[in-house]
Amino acid sequence: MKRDERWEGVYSFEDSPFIMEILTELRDERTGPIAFRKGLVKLGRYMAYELTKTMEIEKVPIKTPLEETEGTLIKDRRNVIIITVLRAAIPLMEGLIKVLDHSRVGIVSASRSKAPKFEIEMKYVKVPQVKPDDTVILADPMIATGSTLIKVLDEVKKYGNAKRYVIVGVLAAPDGISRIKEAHPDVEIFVAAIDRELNEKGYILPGLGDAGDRAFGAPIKI
Ligand SMILES: O=P(O)(O)OC[C@H]1O[C@H](OP(=O)(O)OP(=O)(O)O)[C@H](O)[C@@H]1O
Ligand SMILES: O=c1cc[nH]c(=O)[nH]1
Ligand SMILES: [Mg+2]
Repeated sequence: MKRDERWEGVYSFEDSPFIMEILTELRDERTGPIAFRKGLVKLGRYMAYELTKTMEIEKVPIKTPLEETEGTLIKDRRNVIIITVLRAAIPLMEGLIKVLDHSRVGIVSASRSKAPKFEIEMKYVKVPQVKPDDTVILADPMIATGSTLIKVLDEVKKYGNAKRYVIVGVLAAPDGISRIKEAHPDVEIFVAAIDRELNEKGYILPGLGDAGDRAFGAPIKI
Protein backbone atom coordinates (compact mmCIF):
# COMPACT_ATOMS: atom_id res chain seq x y z
CA MET A 1 0.00 0.00 0.00
CA LYS A 2 1.48 3.33 -1.08
CA ARG A 3 0.28 6.78 -0.04
CA ASP A 4 -0.08 9.20 -2.94
CA GLU A 5 1.68 12.48 -2.13
CA ARG A 6 -0.78 14.54 -4.20
CA TRP A 7 -3.67 14.15 -1.72
CA GLU A 8 -4.34 13.35 1.92
CA GLY A 9 -5.67 9.84 2.57
CA VAL A 10 -5.27 8.44 -0.94
CA TYR A 11 -3.55 5.07 -1.38
CA SER A 12 -2.75 2.78 -4.31
CA PHE A 13 -1.41 -0.78 -4.46
CA GLU A 14 1.08 -0.18 -7.25
CA ASP A 15 3.74 -1.60 -4.90
CA SER A 16 1.92 -4.97 -4.74
CA PRO A 17 2.96 -7.22 -7.68
CA PHE A 18 0.08 -9.62 -7.05
CA ILE A 19 -2.58 -6.88 -7.16
CA MET A 20 -0.86 -5.46 -10.28
CA GLU A 21 -1.02 -8.88 -11.95
CA ILE A 22 -4.78 -9.10 -11.35
CA LEU A 23 -5.16 -5.54 -12.65
CA THR A 24 -3.17 -6.45 -15.78
CA GLU A 25 -5.67 -9.20 -16.58
CA LEU A 26 -8.58 -6.79 -16.03
CA ARG A 27 -7.01 -4.20 -18.35
CA ASP A 28 -6.35 -6.74 -21.13
CA GLU A 29 -9.01 -6.39 -23.85
CA ARG A 30 -8.86 -10.16 -24.44
CA THR A 31 -10.20 -10.88 -20.92
CA GLY A 32 -13.82 -12.03 -21.20
CA PRO A 33 -16.64 -11.49 -18.67
CA ILE A 34 -16.05 -14.67 -16.63
CA ALA A 35 -12.37 -13.88 -15.98
CA PHE A 36 -13.18 -10.18 -15.58
CA ARG A 37 -15.71 -10.84 -12.81
CA LYS A 38 -13.34 -13.33 -11.15
CA GLY A 39 -10.59 -10.69 -11.25
CA LEU A 40 -12.86 -8.15 -9.54
CA VAL A 41 -13.76 -10.69 -6.83
CA LYS A 42 -10.05 -11.42 -6.26
CA LEU A 43 -9.19 -7.73 -6.08
CA GLY A 44 -11.99 -7.15 -3.58
CA ARG A 45 -10.67 -9.91 -1.37
CA TYR A 46 -7.04 -8.77 -1.38
CA MET A 47 -7.88 -5.10 -1.03
CA ALA A 48 -10.12 -5.88 1.96
CA TYR A 49 -7.24 -7.83 3.49
CA GLU A 50 -4.94 -4.82 2.99
CA LEU A 51 -7.60 -2.52 4.45
CA THR A 52 -7.73 -4.54 7.68
CA LYS A 53 -4.15 -3.34 8.29
CA THR A 54 -5.56 0.18 8.74
CA MET A 55 -8.27 -0.95 11.19
CA GLU A 56 -8.35 -0.68 14.97
CA ILE A 57 -7.42 -3.92 16.70
CA GLU A 58 -7.87 -5.19 20.22
CA LYS A 59 -5.77 -7.68 22.18
CA VAL A 60 -7.96 -10.34 23.80
CA PRO A 61 -7.17 -13.08 26.33
CA ILE A 62 -7.75 -16.60 24.98
CA LYS A 63 -7.10 -20.13 26.18
CA THR A 64 -5.49 -22.68 23.89
CA PRO A 65 -5.93 -26.33 24.93
CA LEU A 66 -2.56 -25.90 26.69
CA GLU A 67 -2.42 -22.45 28.29
CA GLU A 68 -3.68 -18.89 28.40
CA THR A 69 -2.33 -16.45 25.83
CA GLU A 70 -3.23 -13.27 24.01
CA GLY A 71 -5.11 -13.08 20.72
CA THR A 72 -6.04 -10.35 18.23
CA LEU A 73 -9.46 -9.08 17.29
CA ILE A 74 -9.95 -6.55 14.50
CA LYS A 75 -12.58 -4.39 16.22
CA ASP A 76 -13.46 -2.35 13.15
CA ARG A 77 -14.11 -5.46 11.04
CA ARG A 78 -17.27 -6.01 13.13
CA ASN A 79 -18.64 -2.58 12.21
CA VAL A 80 -18.46 -2.31 8.43
CA ILE A 81 -21.09 -1.23 5.93
CA ILE A 82 -20.29 -1.92 2.28
CA ILE A 83 -22.15 0.33 -0.15
CA THR A 84 -22.34 -1.44 -3.50
CA VAL A 85 -22.68 0.92 -6.46
CA LEU A 86 -24.50 -0.87 -9.28
CA ARG A 87 -23.55 -2.43 -11.59
CA ALA A 88 -19.83 -2.90 -11.65
CA ALA A 89 -19.28 -3.09 -7.88
CA ILE A 90 -21.23 -6.36 -7.51
CA PRO A 91 -18.21 -8.67 -8.02
CA LEU A 92 -15.93 -6.29 -6.07
CA MET A 93 -18.33 -6.43 -3.11
CA GLU A 94 -18.42 -10.22 -3.33
CA GLY A 95 -14.64 -10.21 -2.79
CA LEU A 96 -14.68 -7.57 -0.04
CA ILE A 97 -17.29 -9.44 1.98
CA LYS A 98 -15.21 -12.63 1.98
CA VAL A 99 -12.78 -10.86 4.32
CA LEU A 100 -15.22 -8.38 5.88
CA ASP A 101 -17.77 -11.08 6.54
CA HIS A 102 -19.64 -9.27 9.32
CA SER A 103 -20.54 -6.42 6.97
CA ARG A 104 -23.99 -4.95 6.53
CA VAL A 105 -24.59 -4.05 2.89
CA GLY A 106 -26.21 -1.06 1.21
CA ILE A 107 -27.09 -1.11 -2.47
CA VAL A 108 -27.40 2.02 -4.60
CA SER A 109 -27.89 2.35 -8.32
CA ALA A 110 -25.98 5.05 -10.19
CA SER A 111 -25.86 5.54 -13.88
CA ARG A 112 -23.76 8.20 -15.56
CA SER A 113 -25.12 9.94 -18.65
CA LYS A 114 -22.89 10.52 -21.69
CA ALA A 115 -20.40 13.41 -22.10
CA PRO A 116 -20.41 16.36 -21.67
CA LYS A 117 -23.09 16.35 -18.94
CA PHE A 118 -22.13 13.23 -16.97
CA GLU A 119 -25.33 13.51 -14.95
CA ILE A 120 -25.85 10.81 -12.35
CA GLU A 121 -29.20 9.14 -12.05
CA MET A 122 -29.79 7.38 -8.71
CA LYS A 123 -33.05 5.48 -8.71
CA TYR A 124 -32.51 2.81 -6.09
CA VAL A 125 -31.13 3.47 -2.61
CA LYS A 126 -31.22 0.90 0.21
CA VAL A 127 -28.78 1.82 2.97
CA PRO A 128 -28.71 0.55 6.58
CA GLN A 129 -28.47 2.95 9.52
CA VAL A 130 -24.93 4.27 9.91
CA LYS A 131 -23.58 4.30 13.49
CA PRO A 132 -20.61 6.24 14.97
CA ASP A 133 -18.41 3.10 15.15
CA ASP A 134 -19.01 2.14 11.52
CA THR A 135 -16.52 2.09 8.70
CA VAL A 136 -18.49 2.78 5.53
CA ILE A 137 -16.83 1.28 2.47
CA LEU A 138 -18.03 2.65 -0.85
CA ALA A 139 -17.28 -0.01 -3.43
CA ASP A 140 -17.04 1.13 -7.04
CA PRO A 141 -14.35 -0.11 -9.43
CA MET A 142 -14.02 3.12 -11.42
CA ILE A 143 -13.50 6.71 -10.23
CA ALA A 144 -13.56 8.75 -13.43
CA THR A 145 -15.03 12.26 -13.07
CA GLY A 146 -15.88 11.39 -9.44
CA SER A 147 -19.51 12.53 -9.93
CA THR A 148 -20.99 9.13 -9.07
CA LEU A 149 -19.19 8.78 -5.76
CA ILE A 150 -19.79 12.42 -4.77
CA LYS A 151 -23.51 11.82 -5.24
CA VAL A 152 -23.39 8.47 -3.40
CA LEU A 153 -21.49 10.06 -0.48
CA ASP A 154 -23.98 12.97 -0.34
CA GLU A 155 -26.76 10.40 -0.05
CA VAL A 156 -25.10 7.92 2.34
CA LYS A 157 -24.14 10.68 4.79
CA LYS A 158 -27.88 11.26 5.36
CA TYR A 159 -28.05 7.84 7.06
CA GLY A 160 -25.83 8.77 10.03
CA ASN A 161 -22.21 9.70 10.83
CA ALA A 162 -19.57 7.02 10.42
CA LYS A 163 -16.13 6.68 12.00
CA ARG A 164 -14.58 6.37 8.51
CA TYR A 165 -15.71 6.71 4.89
CA VAL A 166 -13.49 4.63 2.63
CA ILE A 167 -13.72 4.28 -1.14
CA VAL A 168 -12.40 0.98 -2.49
CA GLY A 169 -11.94 0.96 -6.25
CA VAL A 170 -9.83 -0.48 -9.02
CA LEU A 171 -8.81 2.57 -11.08
CA ALA A 172 -9.05 6.31 -10.52
CA ALA A 173 -8.30 9.37 -12.64
CA PRO A 174 -6.53 12.24 -10.87
CA ASP A 175 -9.39 14.67 -11.70
CA GLY A 176 -11.96 12.40 -10.10
CA ILE A 177 -9.91 12.02 -6.91
CA SER A 178 -9.45 15.82 -6.66
CA ARG A 179 -13.18 16.44 -7.11
CA ILE A 180 -14.13 13.86 -4.47
CA LYS A 181 -11.56 15.18 -1.97
CA GLU A 182 -12.85 18.72 -2.53
CA ALA A 183 -16.48 17.71 -1.91
CA HIS A 184 -15.75 15.19 0.87
CA PRO A 185 -12.31 15.88 2.43
CA ASP A 186 -12.91 13.25 5.13
CA VAL A 187 -13.11 10.35 2.67
CA GLU A 188 -10.16 7.96 2.27
CA ILE A 189 -9.51 6.40 -1.13
CA PHE A 190 -7.90 2.99 -1.77
CA VAL A 191 -7.47 2.00 -5.42
CA ALA A 192 -5.34 -0.60 -7.18
CA ALA A 193 -3.83 2.14 -9.38
CA ILE A 194 -4.18 5.80 -10.28
CA ASP A 195 -4.19 6.24 -14.06
CA ARG A 196 -3.11 9.13 -16.27
CA GLU A 197 -6.24 11.01 -17.36
CA LEU A 198 -9.78 10.96 -18.73
CA ASN A 199 -10.61 11.01 -22.43
CA GLU A 200 -13.28 13.32 -23.89
CA LYS A 201 -15.96 10.66 -23.22
CA GLY A 202 -14.99 10.49 -19.54
CA TYR A 203 -13.19 7.13 -19.77
CA ILE A 204 -10.06 6.52 -17.73
CA LEU A 205 -6.80 6.17 -19.75
CA PRO A 206 -5.18 3.71 -20.07
CA GLY A 207 -8.01 2.24 -17.97
CA LEU A 208 -9.86 -0.98 -18.61
CA GLY A 209 -12.88 0.22 -20.57
CA ASP A 210 -16.44 0.19 -19.25
CA ALA A 211 -16.28 -1.96 -16.12
CA GLY A 212 -20.03 -2.66 -16.05
CA ASP A 213 -20.12 -3.73 -19.70
CA ARG A 214 -17.00 -5.88 -19.38
CA ALA A 215 -18.39 -7.68 -16.33
CA PHE A 216 -21.98 -8.10 -17.47
CA GLY A 217 -22.20 -7.27 -21.20
CA ALA A 218 -23.37 -4.05 -22.83
CA PRO A 219 -27.03 -3.17 -22.22
CA ILE A 220 -29.29 -2.12 -25.08
CA LYS A 221 -31.82 0.71 -25.15
CA ILE A 222 -35.39 -0.29 -26.10
O1 LIG B 1 -16.59 8.85 -11.70
P1 LIG B 1 -17.70 8.89 -12.71
O2 LIG B 1 -17.39 9.77 -13.87
O3 LIG B 1 -19.02 9.21 -12.09
O4 LIG B 1 -17.80 7.45 -13.37
C1 LIG B 1 -17.66 6.28 -12.66
C2 LIG B 1 -18.88 5.43 -12.74
O5 LIG B 1 -19.02 4.91 -14.07
C3 LIG B 1 -19.26 3.52 -13.98
O6 LIG B 1 -20.62 3.25 -13.84
P2 LIG B 1 -21.65 3.41 -15.04
O7 LIG B 1 -22.36 4.71 -14.95
O8 LIG B 1 -20.97 3.08 -16.34
O9 LIG B 1 -22.73 2.30 -14.68
P3 LIG B 1 -22.62 0.72 -14.83
O10 LIG B 1 -21.77 0.21 -13.70
O11 LIG B 1 -24.03 0.28 -14.74
O12 LIG B 1 -22.02 0.44 -16.17
C4 LIG B 1 -18.47 3.12 -12.75
O13 LIG B 1 -18.83 1.87 -12.23
C5 LIG B 1 -18.73 4.26 -11.81
O14 LIG B 1 -19.89 4.07 -11.03
O1 LIG C 1 -13.18 4.36 -17.68
C1 LIG C 1 -14.32 4.30 -17.17
C2 LIG C 1 -14.98 5.45 -16.70
C3 LIG C 1 -16.20 5.31 -16.12
N1 LIG C 1 -16.75 4.08 -16.02
C4 LIG C 1 -16.13 2.96 -16.47
O2 LIG C 1 -16.66 1.85 -16.35
N2 LIG C 1 -14.93 3.12 -17.05
MG1 LIG D 1 -20.82 1.46 -17.30
